[in-house]
Amino acid sequence: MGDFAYDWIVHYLEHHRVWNESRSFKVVARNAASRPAHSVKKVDGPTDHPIPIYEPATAQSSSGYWMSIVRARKYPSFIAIHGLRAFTNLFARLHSSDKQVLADLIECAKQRYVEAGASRVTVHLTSTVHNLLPSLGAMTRDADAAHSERHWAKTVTKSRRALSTLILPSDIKEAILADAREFLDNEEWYKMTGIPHRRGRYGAPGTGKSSTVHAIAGELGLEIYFISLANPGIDDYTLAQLIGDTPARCILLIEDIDCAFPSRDDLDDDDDDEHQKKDHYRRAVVTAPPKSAVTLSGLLNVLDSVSSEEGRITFATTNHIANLDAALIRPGRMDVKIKYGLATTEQIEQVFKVFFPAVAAQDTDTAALARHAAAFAAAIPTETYSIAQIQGYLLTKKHDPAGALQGARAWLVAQQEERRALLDAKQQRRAEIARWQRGVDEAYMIYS
Ligand SMILES: Nc1ncnc2c1ncn2[C@@H]1O[C@H](COP(=O)(O)OP(=O)(O)OP(=O)(O)O)[C@@H](O)[C@H]1O
Repeated sequence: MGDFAYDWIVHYLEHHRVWNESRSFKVVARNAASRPAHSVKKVDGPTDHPIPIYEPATAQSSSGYWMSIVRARKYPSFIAIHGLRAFTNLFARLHSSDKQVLADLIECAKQRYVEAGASRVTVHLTSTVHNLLPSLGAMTRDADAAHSERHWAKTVTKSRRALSTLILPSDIKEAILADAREFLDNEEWYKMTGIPHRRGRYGAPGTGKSSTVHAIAGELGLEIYFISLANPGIDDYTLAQLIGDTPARCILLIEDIDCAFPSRDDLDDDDDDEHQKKDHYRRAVVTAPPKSAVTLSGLLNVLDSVSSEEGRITFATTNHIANLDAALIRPGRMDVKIKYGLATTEQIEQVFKVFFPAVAAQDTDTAALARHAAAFAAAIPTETYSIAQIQGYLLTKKHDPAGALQGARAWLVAQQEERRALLDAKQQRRAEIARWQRGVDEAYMIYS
């Protein structure tokens, strides 16, 4: 884990169906890792998928040499308890004394891995397993094991998303891509000047911030290393370590950076009065701890440490730019900040058209579809709903553009009711905080 050649070699071996050709193998249940070893026999329910562990398996290297592959547990099986994954090492023994054979194999495995992912985008996620391993390190006297929970653990691949499918003002879309390309084309210059490429995206949820990063990754053929500061397993130390473990030429996506700061959710939408806002913020700072174990100084250190030297692009996203400390978003630290707004009338019309392409192809009267799209866009108030919300509604009317238009009014009413209920809940929470604050003030007066 955290070793990129591992993924390349595993992909190479899978491609060669190494595991299928082995004659001797053991079978364990996938969730055996989360149970004491003796309970493996009592496998219950269809969710227990067996994972074969084959040994020894053999494969041919790219230059025709034989190699044997052995998979071995890193720790004894009794340690595989309560959510700990069964850490395994993969040993590939190449039957040649020529080191070049090994270098060729790794190069070939890398190329195949990259080619296989050409139509996909790979996203690397972090593992949050962390409590038991420090003691495990002590048990095994393995200093490394004490920190071995902090790694890039899983990868998921997603189909590439074309930038054209993003519904954003076209100048913004083009500017975003040109900006990323410019960085990669001028790597040398960035290296010489030491200027890093860090970009911030902010705006309401569901407006396309993450989707843009995915589209750019596909367009530039880069893998994404994704960290959410809302993840409770991430603190300053793990953040620094994870970022230190990212490879050259990748996209580092740090989501929810506002989580490193006290929450100001309560005053986002409906506090017009600046004084009132400040007062609520003061109270929110007192009452609401940050949602993340990452501190501002930890985050700044980490951002400053991501240099431009190796073609890394850093994107940070937040739903609450007002919560961020000015130090974090000052020029030089976050050079370009792009706002993602709620859907405009033009965007709503575009979503509608994108949503019913099959109908458009069959429809003899495509003009009718265009009219539906325009009428739908006119019926939805501009800059009030996110594209994700509108897509959510259109999903309920798949293949039925006329129905989508007819149902728009009822959907709006339902949305407004939902909004009102949320507002009520917010106000109730504020009243509770205010009551609590009054209690604290009174107690302070009595005892001081
Ligand atoms: N501008 C857009 N163009 C196309 N699709 C969009 C757009 N905005 C949102 N979507 C769709 O809405 C869903 C959520 O989008 P996405 O995750 O990019 O939003 P986000 O702004 O990153 O949200 P969050 O702040 O909650 O992470 C996705 O399915 C995406 O396809």
